[in-house]
This record gives sequence, C-alpha cells and structure tokens, in this order.
Amino acid sequence: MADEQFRSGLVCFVGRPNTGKSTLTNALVGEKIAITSSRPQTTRHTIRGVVNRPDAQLILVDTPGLHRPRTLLGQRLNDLVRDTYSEVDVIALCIPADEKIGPGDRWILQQVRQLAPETKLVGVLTKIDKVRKQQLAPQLLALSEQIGPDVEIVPVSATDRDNLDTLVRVLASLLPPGPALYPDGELTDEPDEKLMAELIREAALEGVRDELPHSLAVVIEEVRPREDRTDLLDVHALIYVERSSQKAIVIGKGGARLREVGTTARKQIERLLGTKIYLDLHVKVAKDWQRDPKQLGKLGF
Ligand SMILES: Nc1nc2c(ncn2[C@@H]2O[C@H](COP(=O)(O)OP(=O)(O)OP(=O)(O)O)[C@@H](O)[C@H]2O)c(=O)[nH]1
Repeated sequence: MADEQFRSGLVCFVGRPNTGKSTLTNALVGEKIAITSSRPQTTRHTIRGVVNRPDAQLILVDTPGLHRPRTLLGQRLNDLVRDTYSEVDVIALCIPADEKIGPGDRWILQQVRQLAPETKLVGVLTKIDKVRKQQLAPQLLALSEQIGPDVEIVPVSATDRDNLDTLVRVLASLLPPGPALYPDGELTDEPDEKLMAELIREAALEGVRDELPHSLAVVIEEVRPREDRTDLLDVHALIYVERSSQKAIVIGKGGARLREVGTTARKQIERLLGTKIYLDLHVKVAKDWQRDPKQLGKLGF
C-alpha cells in the first residue's frame, strides 16, 4: 500500500564540473527549465525544474557548489552546505561513465556522506553513450564499491535520453510521501499563501477524509517574519469546518490530532519555502459555509 502513496520532494545532482548535471536536469524537466523561484527572500534553493509523474513530483534544486578547499574553509561555509544537503530529500551523485573515478569524485562522495548522513543517495552514471557496453559493467562495479552496496546506481545518457525513466522512478521511490508541492504540476506564480493553505488542508484531511467530505477550508490569516529573527516566519492559519462535530474530529483528543496536522503541514511548508516557520493553527466553525456565498467569498472560493 505504501508504494501507492503520492511522493514529493527535493532532489539535487552533485558531482564534479562537467559530469553532465545540467544536461541531465534539462533532459528531465524538458522545456520547463530555468523558471526561477518567485521568492528569492525565502528560498535557499534555486529551483531548476519540476518533474511530474502520476505518482510523484520531483523538484530539482541547485545546491551550493562543493569546492575542494585549497585553503581552510570556515565553519560557516560548512554549516551552509550541511544545511542545504540535509534539507533535500535525495542527493544524486553524478559520475561520468567515460572517466575513471578519481579523487575529486571520492572527495565529493565523502563530503555528502559526512555533511548529510541522513539524506538518501543515488549514484548516476552519466554519458553512457560515450562508452561501449563492455566498459559499463566495470565502471558500475567501481562506483558501487565507492558508494556502497545499498545505494542504487542508474546508468543514463542525457543526450540519448537513455534510461531517464528509470532514473526518475528510482529518485521518486526515495522521496517522502506527501502532496505535490506545486499542485498544478508546474512551477506556478500562485502566491505562497495558496500553496500553504493547500498543504494544511491536505494534512488536516489525512486519515479523516471520509468524515469531512469537502467540509474543510483553510485560510492563511497572516504571514510575518519574526521580528528578531530573519530565518523564521510566523504563519497564522484558520481551518474552517461546517459543524462543531467536525471541529472535534480535526482537533482530536486533547488537541493531539491538530498538533499532528500542524507538524505535518509545517514540515511541508518549510520544504516549500526553504525557511523555518512557526505555524499557528486554529479551527473555526463556519456554519454551512459551502452554501453561503458571503462565506465562500471570504474563504477564497
Ligand atoms: N555524450 C554525452 N555528453 C554529455 C551527456 N551529458 C552531458 N554531456 C556533455 O558533457 C559536458 C558537460 O555537461 P554539463 O551538463 O554542462 O555538466 P555539469 O556537470 O552541469 O557541469 P558544471 O556546470 O561545470 O558543473 C557538456 O559538453 C555536455 O554536452 C551525455 O549524456 N552524453
């Protein structure tokens, strides 16, 4: 059953220069590349594109380049890279099929392992069109020895569009379950608030969808940066239901369910925005709002 869940999350390709990361990204997202994020203040990741599948949404992001430090790198730079690497769901390490795995590749792998031990890893053998079939097996073996037997390796050619489906399938399988972060399937100009409301609604309906058919609407009341902190957003949201019995369902025993909803939604929103948030959720009864044009207007329908 778990495999039938929709999955979504952030994926980044890392690797030495010229290993084919950009070409691969372009091949995966097609024409929809280079749509930059509309929220430069809050997004720490530059979104390179979105790959949509019936069962998953992959958001391909750039991460700060890994450079082998010739000089002593400060702790802060390491922290930044560590944060970013831990925030993505999957890191795909690109190694070209036609070059021997070298110290540069090993150094990057070691950094990834060290900085983001929790982040899922995939090996991508790129440019396989440049080598003969017989050369592929030893290279796969060599990469497997470096990256470990538990990490899946996918050989691809971006230029020939060879095996890209498999790559997307493997990446998608490693994403956490969750709704599409970009619901319309593309990067949209939809205001963040609509997406946030969507994510809260999803979380609130989880597991109780049958008991609350269509009776639930979410309104974001306020989004404000915390005064003394640049890295924290306060988000205040209202969950509207139609009857007090529904309110009880959403809140749960002793507020337990609402807290769960809050945690789930907060994580999703943080992933969407790339920033920490404090999510304040309240549940209100708006009697029969679905039949009341005034209320509907207020709720953004
Ligand atoms: N034959 C072949 N060439 C490829 C393939 N993918 C990338 N290349 C070539 O490899 C070179 C480097 O590709 P990029 O996609 O720019 O590599 P990158 O890793 O993004 O490089 P940086 O931006 O420097 O980190 C380019 O000349 C590409 O045309 C492939 O699948 N097959």
